[in-house]
Amino acid sequence: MDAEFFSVEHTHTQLDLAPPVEQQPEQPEQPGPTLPTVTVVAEGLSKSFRFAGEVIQAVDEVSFAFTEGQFIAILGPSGCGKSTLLYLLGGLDKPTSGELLIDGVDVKKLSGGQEHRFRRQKLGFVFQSFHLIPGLTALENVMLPMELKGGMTNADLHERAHTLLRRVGLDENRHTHKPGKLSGGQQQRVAIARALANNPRVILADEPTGNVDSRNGKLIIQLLKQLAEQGRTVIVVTHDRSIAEVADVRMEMEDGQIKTMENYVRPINSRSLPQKQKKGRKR
Ligand SMILES: Nc1ncnc2c1ncn2[C@@H]1O[C@H](COP(=O)(O)OP(=O)(O)OP(=O)(O)O)[C@@H](O)[C@H]1O
Repeated sequence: MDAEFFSVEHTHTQLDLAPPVEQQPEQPEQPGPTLPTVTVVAEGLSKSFRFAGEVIQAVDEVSFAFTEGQFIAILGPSGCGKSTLLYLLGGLDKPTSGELLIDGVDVKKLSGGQEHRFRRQKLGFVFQSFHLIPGLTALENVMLPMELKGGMTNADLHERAHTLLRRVGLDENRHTHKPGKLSGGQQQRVAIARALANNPRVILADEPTGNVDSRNGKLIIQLLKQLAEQGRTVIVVTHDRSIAEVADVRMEMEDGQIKTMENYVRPINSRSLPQKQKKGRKR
């Protein structure tokens, strides 16, 4: 693992820097501790589907704010709206109403092309069924988001993709294998490396341990936890209790709404977004 993964800022202690007491100048007021940056804010976020003449309220006015360094597990029974919520956060689906800020930016205000670029840069997605491109090698799958973003030489793309694959623990001799020649656990590690390609602030994962054995599941949970500890916001939809156990915040959903938010405190530096007045709701 390299410095970017485990970077620790060096700070001088009082002992390092303090001059002898008699010469000590008047101390300027010390700034307070820096608050973690708020990365994801949802306000009254909702999504409904029309299906067979009925309106299904899949996500119903959910609000929260998460910061860098947080690992959030979204839990709840099948059909309660977990995946729909994750897709709204990731821009894979559009909300019916409500507001969403990613890294301080109101994504609704971006044009189509800007939004694509923004999300490619800020978000990394990990899916239960990996969604790797079968015709590309592990290395090429990881290179792809960087190629789409542009601005890197071919040699740099190769080097970074190799580095990311090493970080997620994929053996060097597997880097040139196509997904069909890799186990589920190996494919999920490639998918995590790909999600990290553009160094996103937020990782969104939908049942990331759903298609891997328990040993690989543990490795993947460790990896995601580490990514949060290194400053990313990691939001995971899961039925896996072992993910819930290591999460900082456990959000339990029911019928599209947040039922409980265990261990959640709204960050004091989170900007509240104005919510549009609603004209009455159907459920
Ligand atoms: N494209 C769609 N069209 C119609 N209804 C949908 C669509 N997508 C989701 N739904 C409905 O929205 C509700 C929430 O679905 P969602 O997939 O978000 O639940 P979930 O909690 O992720 O479930 P699971 O744990 O089984 O994956 C369900 O009633 C589902 O049938």
